[in-house]
Amino acid sequence: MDLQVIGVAGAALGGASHLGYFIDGEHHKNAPHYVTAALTVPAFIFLGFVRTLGQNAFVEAARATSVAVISYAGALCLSMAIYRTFFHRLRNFPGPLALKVTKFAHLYNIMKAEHAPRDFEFRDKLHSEFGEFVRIGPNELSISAPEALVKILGPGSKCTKGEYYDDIAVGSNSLHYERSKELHGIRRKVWDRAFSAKSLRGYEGRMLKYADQLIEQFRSHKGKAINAADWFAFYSFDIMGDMAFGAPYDMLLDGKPNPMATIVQQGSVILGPSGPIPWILPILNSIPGAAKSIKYEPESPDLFTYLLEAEKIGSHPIHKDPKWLVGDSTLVIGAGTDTTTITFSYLFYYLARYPEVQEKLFQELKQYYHPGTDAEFRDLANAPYLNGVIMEVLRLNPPVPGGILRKTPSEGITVGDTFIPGGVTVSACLWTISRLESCYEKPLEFVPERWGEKPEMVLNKNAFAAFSLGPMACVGRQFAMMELRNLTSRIISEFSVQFAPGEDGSAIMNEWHESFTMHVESLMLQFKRRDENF
Ligand code: HEM
Repeated sequence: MDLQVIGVAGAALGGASHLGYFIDGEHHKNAPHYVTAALTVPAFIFLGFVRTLGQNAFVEAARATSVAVISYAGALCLSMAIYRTFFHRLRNFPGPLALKVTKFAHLYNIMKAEHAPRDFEFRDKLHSEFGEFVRIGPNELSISAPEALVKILGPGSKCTKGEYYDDIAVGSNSLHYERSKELHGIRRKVWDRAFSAKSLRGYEGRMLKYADQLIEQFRSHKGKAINAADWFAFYSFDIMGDMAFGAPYDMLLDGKPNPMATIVQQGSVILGPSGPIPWILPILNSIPGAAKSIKYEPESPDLFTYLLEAEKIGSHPIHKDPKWLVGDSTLVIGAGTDTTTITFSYLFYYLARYPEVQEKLFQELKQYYHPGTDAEFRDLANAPYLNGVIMEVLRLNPPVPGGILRKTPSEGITVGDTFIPGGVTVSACLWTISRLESCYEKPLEFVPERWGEKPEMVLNKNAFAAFSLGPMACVGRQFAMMELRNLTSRIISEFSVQFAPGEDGSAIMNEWHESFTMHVESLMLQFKRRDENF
């Protein structure tokens, strides 16, 4: 058997499959098939050679198979590398060569980071080396020009969600994962109703209940060191569990994590036993009398109430699809827990680090915080320094710090003077933009006043996008702001906060990792009652 001929044929096939098939379009959904093919096809080729060469020619068949496979794979990779480097529509954008050729180089760079993997930190470095537009993948750009935020995410943007959203969806549906603008818009109306001004008022009782439980725990610890990051996580999970499923996880009462909550957050088990078999819901619904038994009537409306209402009266099929019901209920846990936990953790880190900020906030709250009154939440919405502190935390430590991945429309987009062709994955690196001197005076300093009495310190208002922008921006923004304002006021009015002995905040600043949102490990604080001496 002529191995040279086999080699040439394999290489020709490799080049042809790149140029004829892999060169363009979305292939991420087929990845498992490609892996299966890579594992099985060589076996079939081997058997084919054995058949051709005879039963005793195993060694020769193995050699021929190796030549065929290696020449195919080699030519495929070579063709990709040459095309991506010299001919791709992004060839003129700067960036490290390895990243232009393969995303594995991007992954390798993040994984080898000194601390835990942080994509935005890597990108931040790339922007300081290569400028505002950096090619960070064969078909991907990271952008640090502030105007990219509005262009990519803002109202009227023609960009759509990137392939990434299919990958994280792993077979489920939800508002967050939906890439079709039309379907997203239809479902978003239900969510908008669930977070309207009227609905938000209905959630105040829930927030107060869990704030009470957290305060009670702080009191019982009598000023001893506690891991505040854990307690803020318990608070966030209990509220979101209540919002999604009408029942808290009781983490605040138990003082420990609830394993179910972690699983639900990771999206594995949803809506109790119906999670793995969501098709059971319509079957139950169709059995006379069974629908009554799964009637859902919480004391006050929660997100599930609005989702079920849409299922009952909504005309579009997605409202009836149990996969959406399951996905959206889980989404509220995923979207509303890490984000608020992180923000509370950083907020109290800054208050402990800057006692003068804490004191100024304490003084302001005397004027704006009226617990137990009807206007409790409304008054806090108008407290300038409190809002400034929250904004500044979100500016310096946005919970989603890297890029929100979008795909450019077929006609491309122009950011500043730079044209970006269609079908390219783009993201604006919020971490870098939030620290630009062109956007903020003294960008690395924590200055809450820039959002109130010193507006001249914000040089570009469009640079703030912690909740993202446009029609796919955070639907829970107002809910999150209510939580942040109310619980912070509640704590600061009763307690003074300081670092526990041995804590200097370096863990929260250095030892966290990013997985879409950021995760903080530990923040040891002491909450001491202002009216007592312990
Ligand atoms: C400080 C707190 C929060 C921050 C900084 C934040 C930030 C964000 C960001 C940046 C996005 C856009 C993600 C993307 O496009 O991929 C987003 C989406 C979303 N957030 Fe939040 N979030 C916060 C709290 C919450 C809370 C408390 C809830 C629920 C009560 C929530 C529910 C959602 C949902 C459902 C989406 C998807 C919206 C859509 O695709 O239309 N978030 N959030």
